[in-house]
Amino acid sequence: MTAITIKNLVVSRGDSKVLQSISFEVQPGSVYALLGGNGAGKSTSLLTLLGFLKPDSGSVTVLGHDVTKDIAKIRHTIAYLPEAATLYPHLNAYENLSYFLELAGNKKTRAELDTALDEVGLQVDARARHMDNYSKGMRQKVAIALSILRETPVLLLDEPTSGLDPVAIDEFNALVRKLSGQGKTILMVTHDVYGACQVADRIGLLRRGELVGSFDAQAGARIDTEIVHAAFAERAAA
Ligand SMILES: Nc1ncnc2c1ncn2[C@@H]1O[C@H](COP(=O)(O)OP(=O)(O)OP(=O)(O)O)[C@@H](O)[C@H]1O
Repeated sequence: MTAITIKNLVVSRGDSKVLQSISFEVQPGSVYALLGGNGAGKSTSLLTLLGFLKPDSGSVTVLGHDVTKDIAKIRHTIAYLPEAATLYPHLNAYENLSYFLELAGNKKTRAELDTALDEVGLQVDARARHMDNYSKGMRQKVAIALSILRETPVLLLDEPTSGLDPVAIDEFNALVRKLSGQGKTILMVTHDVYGACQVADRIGLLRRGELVGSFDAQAGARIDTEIVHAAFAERAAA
């Protein structure tokens, strides 16, 4: 079964059609990067997958669940990392994880929390410190640890590497590849062409709400740089 299937999806916001009949599939355990300039419709796609925006027409299914019908199942299936990970700065990593897990009716032991924090590579001496002095990369690691503990098979990432330094970007990309290797399906939206090429299996190029190209990234296939540049240039001229 396909992990995510988007078929002829049309979504309006206000008076304008923001997604204009887009279709793509994400295979289980793969990383798909939806690439596009500002206003292309990337966040709108994620919000629709999460059931926050209703399609005008078309369909969106995640592991066979229709987002317009099975919203409770969808919320248990997907973990979503917004661009700024929303965790409490006055709590430490353990307290944040416990708080959000308990909200979801899911209690874990300290040892289980440590196993997830080991998995994402958060340094041990930071774990009991309030998160207000964490870097963005560290906050993201805690947010991903939360998704590991929730055992959601699908992870949605909104601009995950913006604001990260090159070392943190490399660490993040390695973590995404590791999670994919463990079977998680990852859909990320980004405007970073080169980052997407490094981490994704497949890249979809979104321009003004239309999917104008798809490429295999890891198979060594050449990205059509002309199409990529045309998409971003058109946005700048719009
Ligand atoms: N709440 C809203 N009401 C009406 N239009 C909106 C709303 N939010 C976004 N839009 C419009 O929808 C279009 C797509 O926005 P979206 O945020 O999905 O793009 P994006 O690709 O994520 O852009 P960015 O990279 O800037 O985050 C834009 O034209 C935007 O102005």
